[in-house]
Amino acid sequence: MTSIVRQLVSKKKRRFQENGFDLDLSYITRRIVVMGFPAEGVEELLRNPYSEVARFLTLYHENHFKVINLCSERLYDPGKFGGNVEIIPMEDHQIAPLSLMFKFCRIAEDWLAKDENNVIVTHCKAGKGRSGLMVCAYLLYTAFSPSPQKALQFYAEKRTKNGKGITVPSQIRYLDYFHDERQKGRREEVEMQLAEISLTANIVSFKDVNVVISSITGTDCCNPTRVISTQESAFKVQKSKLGKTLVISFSQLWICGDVKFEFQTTEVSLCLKDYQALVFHFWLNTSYIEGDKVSFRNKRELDRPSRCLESDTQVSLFFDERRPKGEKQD
Ligand SMILES: O=P(O)(O)O[C@@H]1[C@@H](OP(=O)(O)O)[C@H](OP(=O)(O)O)[C@H](O)[C@H](OP(=O)(O)O)[C@H]1OP(=O)(O)O
Repeated sequence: MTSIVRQLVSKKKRRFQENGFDLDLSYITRRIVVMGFPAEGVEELLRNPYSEVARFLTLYHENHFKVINLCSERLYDPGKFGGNVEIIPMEDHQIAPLSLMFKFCRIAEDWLAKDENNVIVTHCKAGKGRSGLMVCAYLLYTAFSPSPQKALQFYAEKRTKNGKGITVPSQIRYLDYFHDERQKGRREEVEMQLAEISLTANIVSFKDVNVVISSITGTDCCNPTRVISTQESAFKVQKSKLGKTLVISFSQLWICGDVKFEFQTTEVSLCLKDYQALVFHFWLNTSYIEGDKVSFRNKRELDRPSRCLESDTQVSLFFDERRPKGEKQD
């Protein structure tokens, strides 16, 4: 019965079912393994039991594995896997700054270079999105895959039965950014002045939509620093609605680097308290914005869109100016 529950939780991800094992775990290459979270206690009923993961690693890769935990929300004592555990915290359904993607690749490269029998074992919670982003970056870093598209396809085939590996658009966008930097070198940091956000969506007709913009300072991608909330900074923004279209105008709002845009509506909870419900979000890095407009043409281009959104939802960001980061303005 437990095995059936675990297989349901692992959904369309390929499982390792050999030699008495039944783990949410896949070999992406002979030396790169991706798996679901090594759980203990009650969660063992749903996910990989830590004891089974440890038994697998000892049987197949004793003294030759390095575990990389990408979960910011679930940490465990590295001593459980003999101490050979690296932690690169990422938030569920989110991106990692390019610096962390390169950090993952260097850790993997160093470990695999030490001994031809060494393997990297990467996990997050499900072992699909965050793990996929880092592993696909490594496939590009080593030129195993010639392009982001090929890396995505290879990973999806090895990790899933339905060919849906990385599905969060911003994670795919950051893989393109990573490939660009790997091929052409780091881009100059750019500050951009955000003038307007236009949202055309069914919810605009009957809900007040707010936007929270935050950006990553340093490499802590799990706690981006808030730049502005249109709900709390009403004096700094102007909102106008016409039918299904909401236009938010900003004055003197400069953004830089890895920037997260969260679109929210105010909802009322069962205990009659207001809360901000996330409708969708997306990430951009200003160094990779070409021109003065960024558009999302439909719901599929947004991250974790709410079911309440119609498919023809559109978002556009309009920028006034750009400048190298730190350039003084007279
Ligand atoms: O794509 P989905 O819908 O399977 O989302 C996955 C989640 O399934 P859910 O639908 O929320 O039950 C999944 O949650 P569960 O394992 O199902 O609890 C994870 O959050 C997974 O992210 P990651 O692989 O740990 O980085 C999520 O993967 P990403 O969507 O972040 O790629």
